[in-house]
Amino acid sequence: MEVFRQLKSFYWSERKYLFISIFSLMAATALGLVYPNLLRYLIDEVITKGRFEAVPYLALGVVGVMAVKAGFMFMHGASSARLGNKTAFNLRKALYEKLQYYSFQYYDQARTGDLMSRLTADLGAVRDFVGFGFVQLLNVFMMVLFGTVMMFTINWKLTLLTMVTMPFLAFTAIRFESRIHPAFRSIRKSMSSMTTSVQENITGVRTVKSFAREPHEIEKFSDRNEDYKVNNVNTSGIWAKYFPLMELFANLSVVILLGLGGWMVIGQVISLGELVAFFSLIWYIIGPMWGIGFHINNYTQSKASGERLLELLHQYIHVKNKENAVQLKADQVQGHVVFDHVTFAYTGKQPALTDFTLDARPGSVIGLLGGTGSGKSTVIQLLMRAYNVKDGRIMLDGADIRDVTLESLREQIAIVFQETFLFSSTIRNNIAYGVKQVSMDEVVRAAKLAKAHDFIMELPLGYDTVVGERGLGLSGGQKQRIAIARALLKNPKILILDDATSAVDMETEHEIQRGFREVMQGRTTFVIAHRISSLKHADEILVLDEGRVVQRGTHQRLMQEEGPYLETYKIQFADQPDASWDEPAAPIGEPLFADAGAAARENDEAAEREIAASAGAQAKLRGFAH
Ligand SMILES: Nc1ncnc2c1ncn2[C@@H]1O[C@H](COP(=O)(O)OP(=O)(O)OP(=O)(O)O)[C@@H](O)[C@H]1O
Repeated sequence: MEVFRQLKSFYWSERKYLFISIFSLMAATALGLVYPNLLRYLIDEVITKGRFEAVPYLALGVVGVMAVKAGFMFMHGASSARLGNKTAFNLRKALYEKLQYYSFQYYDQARTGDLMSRLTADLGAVRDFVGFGFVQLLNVFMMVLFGTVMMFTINWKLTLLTMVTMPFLAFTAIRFESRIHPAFRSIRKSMSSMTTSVQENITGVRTVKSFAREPHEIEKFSDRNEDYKVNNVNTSGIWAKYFPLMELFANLSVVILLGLGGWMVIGQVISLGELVAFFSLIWYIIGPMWGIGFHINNYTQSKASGERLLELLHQYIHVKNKENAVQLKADQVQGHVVFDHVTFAYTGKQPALTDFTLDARPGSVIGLLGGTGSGKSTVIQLLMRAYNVKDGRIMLDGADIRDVTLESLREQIAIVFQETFLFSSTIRNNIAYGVKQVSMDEVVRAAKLAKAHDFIMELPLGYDTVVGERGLGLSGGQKQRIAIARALLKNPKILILDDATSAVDMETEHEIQRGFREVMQGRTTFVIAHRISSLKHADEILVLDEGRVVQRGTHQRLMQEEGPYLETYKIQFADQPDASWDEPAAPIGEPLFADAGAAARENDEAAEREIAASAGAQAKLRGFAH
């Protein structure tokens, strides 16, 4: 019951339904006792004494009692359903809210299928027990109690003798409970592993099909399906072993009653009517005793489910607001970002970032370059406080970001991720996602800046087109442009572009960059890119390798020193058969962040020519520089 004590806050507010349900079920149960008494009266007072004229009145009495009992059963059903569903509603709400605030650290490990199974099957089991199971379990005890008391009033000796097998029955039921509980826990686990498999398969259906891995997926699912089956069969085995035993003990008491009771009637110790009433009462007790297995099963299942829900509810949230956290005021934020000797490692891993230091003045553009896994995205994750920094600190306008409320910090930041996530909603809603009140004009303006407007207008329903789950139905570049529009619309103090234009073609990238330039003036911008052309006008470019800054400076400076930046430049440059790979030969637009990088740009051409000459690729360079 400890589990349900911990879940009390979810159902206690609805206790009036609980009490109505208990009261009405008890009343109905008590009315059930009228029937054996009527039988006794019918035999001893009416039939034996030949007063047959009373039979119709007795029959009417039974109908009346049954009608009232039906009324109480209706009240029990209705209030239990309300109680169960209100509890489920409260729990679902709390769990969903909790899911919103779990830290990235939690989601790094979480399995969607498992979460879904907790939110559906486990929640359903708790709902059924709180709504019906509990009251019915209580009713079982009441029926046994009422029935026994009534039997005692008829003949205490016969009652004691009839009840002699009941302790064995109770003992078997308790043994049964202790075996069946772990079995149900295993069933729940294998169920969630099976749903995880289904969910992953549906999400990754394209990958599965493109690698023709359907047979492998079927086999993987079969294993889990098998595991689920085995767990269910084992549970049925426990059930099959204990249930007949319980039935045997229950039936033994009937045999004892008939034998001893019959003998007592012959010896005129009790009347025939009393034996018939006794017989009816013993079934009144045995009925719920048989059901006790079901109720215990129901209880243990919901207890296992309740534990799994509590595990979610008690999950530690790593990143949360401190007490007295400062609320950033949007109109006062400058966007001055400082990383002060930050070292960070993901749980159980080598540091992803080591002694990282950076001073990004308001309105400046910072470029991050580095190979896969070098720590670029980690810099961004830490800035948005997806994870807490323990070694070193990150400051925004002089305040440690751990002292600032998460909401106000993230309101100042807009990120365009490498992978675009779109919700199954209209394009308009997807663009307006990060902003509360927004007009259609603003949405269209952002879409135009992100070069998304034209292709959106070509869709049959334009901005009202509903995109499929995860944006299916749109190309990678189109999705990225919608994500860019979403970020632009937010108009943040800090803009982060995490390989944001990797999926669009060069020309579109260039146009989008012009859009950024227009919108992002005065905003601090972080650009992660693999193409040097996307970063070259940044105020400072940091080159990362295995979490360490190995080079830093402007494009112009970095081009003049030996190192990975120059190497990358050469590789990117040498790989291109056509000079137009990077930016159009004829400058169709200004470079990105022209204002911020204006000083650096002046000498670009000369530096690039020098390098290209040394690489023996002058012809290609003509298109690269502008
Ligand atoms: N959520 C995570 N949990 C554990 N380790 C992670 C996580 N995210 C990144 N890492 C690890 O941290 C290191 C740096 O990763 P990061 O994503 O910052 O690299 P990156 O430079 O952005 O790479 P890419 O260009 O491929 O996106 C890698 O070794 C990576 O495996």
